[in-house]
Amino acid sequence: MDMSRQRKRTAADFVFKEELGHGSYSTVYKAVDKRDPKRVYAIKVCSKAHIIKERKVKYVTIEKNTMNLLAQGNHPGIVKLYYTFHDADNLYFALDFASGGELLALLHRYGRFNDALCRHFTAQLVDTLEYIHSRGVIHRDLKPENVLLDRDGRLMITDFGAAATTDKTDNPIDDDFTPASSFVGTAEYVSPELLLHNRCTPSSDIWALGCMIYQFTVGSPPFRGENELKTFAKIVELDYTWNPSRYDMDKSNTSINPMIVDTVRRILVTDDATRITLAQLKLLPWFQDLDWKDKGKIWQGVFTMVPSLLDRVPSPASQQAQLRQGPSRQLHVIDTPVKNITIMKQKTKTKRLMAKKNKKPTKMSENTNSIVEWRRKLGISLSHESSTGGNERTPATGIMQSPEQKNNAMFINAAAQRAVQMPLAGLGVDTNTHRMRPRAATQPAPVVSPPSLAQQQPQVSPPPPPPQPIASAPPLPTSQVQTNPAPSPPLPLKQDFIYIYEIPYHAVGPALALSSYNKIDNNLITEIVAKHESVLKCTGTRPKLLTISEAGKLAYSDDVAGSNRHGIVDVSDSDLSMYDFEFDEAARSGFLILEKYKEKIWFISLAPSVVVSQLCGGGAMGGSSPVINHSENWVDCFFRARQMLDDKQLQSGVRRLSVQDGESESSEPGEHSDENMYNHTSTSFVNSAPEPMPLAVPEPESVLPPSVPTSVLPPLPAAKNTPPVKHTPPASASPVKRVAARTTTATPVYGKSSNTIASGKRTKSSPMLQQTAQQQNNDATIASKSALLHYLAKEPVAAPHPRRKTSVDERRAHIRSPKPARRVPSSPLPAPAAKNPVERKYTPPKHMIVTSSRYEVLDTLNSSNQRVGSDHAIASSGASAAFNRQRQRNDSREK
Ligand SMILES: Nc1ncnc2c1ncn2[C@@H]1O[C@H](COP(=O)(O)OP(=O)(O)OP(=O)(O)O)[C@@H](O)[C@H]1O
Repeated sequence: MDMSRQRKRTAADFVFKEELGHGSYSTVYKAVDKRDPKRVYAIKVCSKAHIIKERKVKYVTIEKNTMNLLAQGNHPGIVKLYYTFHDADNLYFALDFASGGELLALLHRYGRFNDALCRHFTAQLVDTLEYIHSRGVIHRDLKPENVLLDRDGRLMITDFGAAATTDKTDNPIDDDFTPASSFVGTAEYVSPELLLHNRCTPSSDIWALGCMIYQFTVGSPPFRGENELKTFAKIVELDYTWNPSRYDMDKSNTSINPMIVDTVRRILVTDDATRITLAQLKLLPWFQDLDWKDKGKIWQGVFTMVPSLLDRVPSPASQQAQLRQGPSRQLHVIDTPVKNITIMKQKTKTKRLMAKKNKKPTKMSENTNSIVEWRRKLGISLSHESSTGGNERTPATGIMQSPEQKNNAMFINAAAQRAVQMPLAGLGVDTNTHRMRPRAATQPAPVVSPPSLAQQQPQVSPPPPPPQPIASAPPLPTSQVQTNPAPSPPLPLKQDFIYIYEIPYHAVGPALALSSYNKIDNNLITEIVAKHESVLKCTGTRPKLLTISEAGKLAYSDDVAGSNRHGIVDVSDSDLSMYDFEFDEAARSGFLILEKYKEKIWFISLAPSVVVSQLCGGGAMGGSSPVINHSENWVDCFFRARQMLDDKQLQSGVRRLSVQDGESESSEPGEHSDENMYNHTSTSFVNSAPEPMPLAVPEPESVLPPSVPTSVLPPLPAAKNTPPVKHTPPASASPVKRVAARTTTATPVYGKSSNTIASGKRTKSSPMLQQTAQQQNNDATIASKSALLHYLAKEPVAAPHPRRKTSVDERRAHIRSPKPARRVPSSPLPAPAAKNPVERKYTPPKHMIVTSSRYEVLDTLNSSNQRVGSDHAIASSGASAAFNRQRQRNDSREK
């Protein structure tokens, strides 16, 4: 046995050539197999750091698993996955090279397809969909962009990143999958059942097929509004027209085959239960001449077709000639060494104009917000317990809560309940003298955390080590985070004396009632302060020692020695919002507000320096100060902690993420009827697939790649603004010599598939090897899935709203009041109450940050109420992003 053939494939085995395109998380390169230059692949390169940062792990995993599953049938209509491998930086998927380019490009070139071409492509799509569905897979994002063409012009469906299985109980694609749990797809092709019932079935793919048939005939999809919401409205209202003026490109042919109209009409049925099935579709008059069993005919490539078919293309003769030549991509010189290729090709003016005209539909995977908003506007119930994949919507907002979030909320709720039930105490040691008067039952008293209640408070964080003074606090190098995973207790990042005042939401009456949650703004803060002024004013309170640790825990201790610690909140909690209201650390004045979504608000103010020095120097601490890291603001420190956690997670995710070397499983000829069917057809599609290499047994260390140095990680911008990442080919891929490369033909000549008997011998690895590889493959998948889950757990269900275009700075500018910032006196208390507290407005915050979850709530509520006013809280897209911006600002200030 040739041992070299068993070695796992690596990027070094391929010569990476030009870029074929790039998607949201990958760049695809043409690549030639060094062992056999006749084998040409399209290799999809996904940067590990990027897919983790952009939370695409799930889609990559689903895509790989689905393609593995579908490759087994060797169906010509599927882009086949041959190998997956990885190195420290990237994942690699070696795929069928679709040299004919995208179907959408062909459609744009010709404006629309004639009846014969339309029918031919439809037949190939029907055949492929039948196969996909027979394997229990729903594509969920079918559209012309996701259909490629091989060298002969046969369709190949690709992009299975949104796929789902019809069988929830035995899901080889995605453990986490719930058929109706997620919004995926592209607005123009999304089905009414997904919009109306959050349900996706195989019939949803048929809906998309109907949209495509219409598009083949007319040139543009049937449902396209000015924005996604209008597109959705058109879809559920079945608002489309066959008006010829929309598609009559050259005025030469305005008639549409009524059989196409009839076919589309039977597909575009709102109720998926009565929508036509694929089996019924095949019996329609439009296909009456077609023998569905004649796979050879169905799978004839359009570039090799009989002239009669091409003659009927409704385009000028020159274009017909062009079509006969095949796609222009085939005419390009393709053997250019990679170093000579300009990777980011600038679009020419004409191309830009064309691109504008042929607007590509936007993918809306993850972009659920428009659907949520659309449903809300239409008054469609949001609370489908069964359709939210176990997620529940919070009653006030309709925003989904994952079970984990719900559990957290319940835990915090319980803590809040306990806190409310505690006897009310005053601030600090002198609880008797400062005990607040009991409140009416309808307006329970705010809870102040006195030392006497210390033991009753839920302990969130373990006691930290003795504080280690930090002279100055430059951001810790990330390497320290990743190279020091030892279980030593996290270091405190900052520690200082504060006064803390804690208000559970439901404890303060109408102003903070959950029903008026959307009113959180300066007025509300003013109101709270006015209401609790007496407590906030209390100067007899003994300060607490507040600590934020590297692990992101915010905790205070009642005694200045730092023992007896009470957890407040975790800064990585996506439900935590931080408001910096007039908080001037240098002057030790004002107060910082933290809010746990719908649970509590904490007012934190700094103890005056004189108090601190008394505490530290005046004997309480025996002269040694537990105060550390004077030079960094609390707010900055929060963000730094959060950033460190993000970085840590990213690092661990990158370390854990891998795809196993190996290739798609291949089945024995005859095992699967489809395969037999296709292998014995007269067409050459079986030969169009390169021969897979035998399954390699992955080396143990390949399961987990070595840790990735921080330098490979991209900067951490807000997801929304992240430009598509460019994945450069691996350095190991040496450029091919021009002379040598010329020996490769422009259109690849493929070997036979391993499933076909070419020379009487079958190249196949032993079942044992396959099993081992498969097992390790599964392990790797599980590892990457747990990484995925880890990240997705924190992902807000609703994605950034499409209308959110302004930067956080712009938004801050927008909310900034014309009034000059009011400085709070240097005491832990706000200024004495004015006679009319309502008039005493606080200036908008300097560093007000609202986490993305809060943003979604506010954004949804504000937009639905049409009340986007200057005094509404404006959010950033996340604390990390805010931190980065803040850091950039600091950097530029320093410069
Ligand atoms: N097998 C292939 N053969 C030839 N070209 C390909 C192949 N796969 C992808 N491409 C090209 O590379 C581009 C990027 O493909 P990729 O699958 O990464 O992203 P996408 O599906 O377009 O985007 P996204 O994954 O964000 O939906 C495609 O638009 C296509 O032009």
